Amino acid sequence: MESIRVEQLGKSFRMKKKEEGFIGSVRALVRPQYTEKVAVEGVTFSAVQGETLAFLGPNGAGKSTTIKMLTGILHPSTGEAEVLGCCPWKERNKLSYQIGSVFGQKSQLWYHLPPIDTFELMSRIYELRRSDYIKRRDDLIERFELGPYLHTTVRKLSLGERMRCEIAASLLHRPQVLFLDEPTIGLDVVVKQRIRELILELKREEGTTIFLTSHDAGDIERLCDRAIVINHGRIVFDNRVQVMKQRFMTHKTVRLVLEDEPGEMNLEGVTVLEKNGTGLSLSVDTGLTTIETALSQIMAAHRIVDVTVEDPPMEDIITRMYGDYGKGGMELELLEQIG
Ligand SMILES: Nc1ncnc2c1ncn2[C@@H]1O[C@H](COP(=O)(O)OP(=O)(O)OP(=O)(O)O)[C@@H](O)[C@H]1O
Repeated sequence: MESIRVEQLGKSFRMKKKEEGFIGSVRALVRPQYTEKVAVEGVTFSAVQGETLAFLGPNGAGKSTTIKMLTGILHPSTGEAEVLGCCPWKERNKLSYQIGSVFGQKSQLWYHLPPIDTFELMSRIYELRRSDYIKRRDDLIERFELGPYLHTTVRKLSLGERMRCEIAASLLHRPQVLFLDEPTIGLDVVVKQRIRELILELKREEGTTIFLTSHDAGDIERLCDRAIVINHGRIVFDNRVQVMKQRFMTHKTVRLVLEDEPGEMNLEGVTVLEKNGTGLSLSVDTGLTTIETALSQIMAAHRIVDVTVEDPPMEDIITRMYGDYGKGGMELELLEQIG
């Protein structure tokens, strides 16, 4: 069953042209001139219930504008969309009972109240049956381990604690579709990992459709089935994450601290990015070797004091996609569509 269907969706913003100087300002007041900014252009895709879709793209690509249209916050300039059978901008109220949203950069929790009060308010907004609400709330408190700070005002919570509360709050009414806009932004590795586990648990147990935007390659790799990449408002890639990984997420950065200073390093698939005393940054091409092989080859010659393995930033992956398909290639082929 399709839970999201989008056809030729577009959004242009009309902006007043600002002219320089006093006379320019007066002229702009009397006879304003406008320019048009195309944020999203002819976007078409659909998602089936239970799918986890990564919606990716560089800054300013049109991701948030698309999410705002799909959650009914913005009216499109062209095209159509249906989320759970509702037109988001015409049936926003009805839809809000069935979807949840988390904006990493914008809190939906009341800043000066403890999370428990926000939960209470949301239960009223969503008109939840008291017993259902209590059961669901307690389950989320346990899963998200919110107990210790449930009664602390939101402004005193760390980013990771707040984000766990944000996601729990968005799930109180058991939404069928969850929009997550940068849910792990600014979080440390451990908290990111915990949040990903919780999202995966939810997806497994409740079959929620997840529509996620992130600049973190780890989020996409670990959470999503499929990736749609948008640039300059247009879709340039739509395929399984596995395909995207094989073609474009082929490098990982390995940072090492060794016991002694390393000499020349000549390992297949390994490029030295930086060498600084006993510190070493390597780029490992996972198409040519595995992290495990590279590390065991290094361990054969050195003692490793510390090691971290990082994904390249999403921007690098997207740049690589453009590199492979040719610059200005906004019309990238849609690779084997998901059946
Ligand atoms: N209200 C607005 N008025 C004018 N232009 C806007 C408005 N909102 C967005 N835009 C423009 O539309 C384009 C797409 O913006 P959008 O916020 O959707 O990008 P994004 O992909 O979410 O970027 P980011 O990753 O930086 O959040 C940008 O060029 C932005 O400046």
